[in-house]
Amino acid sequence: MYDWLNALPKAELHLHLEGSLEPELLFALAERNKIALPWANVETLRGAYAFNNLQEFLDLYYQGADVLRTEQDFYDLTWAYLQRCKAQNVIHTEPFFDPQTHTDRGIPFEVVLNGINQALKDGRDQLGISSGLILSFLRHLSEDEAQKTLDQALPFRDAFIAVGLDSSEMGHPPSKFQRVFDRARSEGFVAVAHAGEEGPPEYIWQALDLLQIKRIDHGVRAIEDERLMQRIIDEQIPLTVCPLSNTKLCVFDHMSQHNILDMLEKGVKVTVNSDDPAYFGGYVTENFHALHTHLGMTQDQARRLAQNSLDARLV
Ligand SMILES: Nc1ncnc2[nH]cnc12
Ligand SMILES: [Zn+2]
Repeated sequence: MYDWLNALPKAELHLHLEGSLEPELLFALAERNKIALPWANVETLRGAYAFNNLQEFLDLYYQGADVLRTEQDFYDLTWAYLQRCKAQNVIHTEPFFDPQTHTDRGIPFEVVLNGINQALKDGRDQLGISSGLILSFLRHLSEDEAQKTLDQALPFRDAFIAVGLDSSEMGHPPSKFQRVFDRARSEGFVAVAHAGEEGPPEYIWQALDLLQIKRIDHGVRAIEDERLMQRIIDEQIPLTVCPLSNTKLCVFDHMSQHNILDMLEKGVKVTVNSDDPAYFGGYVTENFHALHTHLGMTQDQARRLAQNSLDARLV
């Protein structure tokens, strides 16, 4: 089944480039940039990938991203991810990047963007993988800081297909970012947002009504609200679900409890994605495979999930 799932043509719509930083590359970049790491080796670092919630993961994820310094680093990160796409027949990807994670450390916005963009271009030319980059605001920071990030992005507007919202969800509702999303949309950006990963259905309502998002990232807690479920089904709003992420971050205690196939059968446009594959134990195929192993996902269901990912592309 793994090989069959791997060969299925699919799109990935929820992937943080910084979350695709494998420990081996992290150590190589630390050496190249002469950065001392608090972990003895790759195995020790991998051993630290045990999380009780989103915040515990984010603390390590931001620490790991510190090794990314130069345009070449961002190129290498993105190129390594695209090679994984090629190996798993991901024919289209819409990755996120978090500019504030880097600009707050003094890395110029253009350094980050140029490295990523060159790799995405080479991915199109050399690997035949189409892509569209999503600029994601960090929700644990202020709306003013998001506005400044949007200012920095506007001179490069053709480099992005959308804006998103990620990082610590609880206590940082979508309403906090209504004005910056209004401005981004008026500048022609499509909007997406993480909502209903750890946060309540109310955050999904806000993301839809206040931020006017076209796709919900995660959204698994929508199932707690019948009226919300009906809206998502009626309007066929895609959900970018990340099964291994949800179990690694204890949104579900075990994969056998995941609700993605229930949602699929109820008519929700759910898709399968890897979120932060270096930290959560696998790329898209491993996510599909876990659904087969623990939930009995059939080939027909896998085909529908893959088709949903192709249908839910923004570009
Ligand atoms: N799963 C996730 N949720 C929120 N922010 C993130 N940033 C990277 N991965 C994330
Ligand atoms: Zn995510």
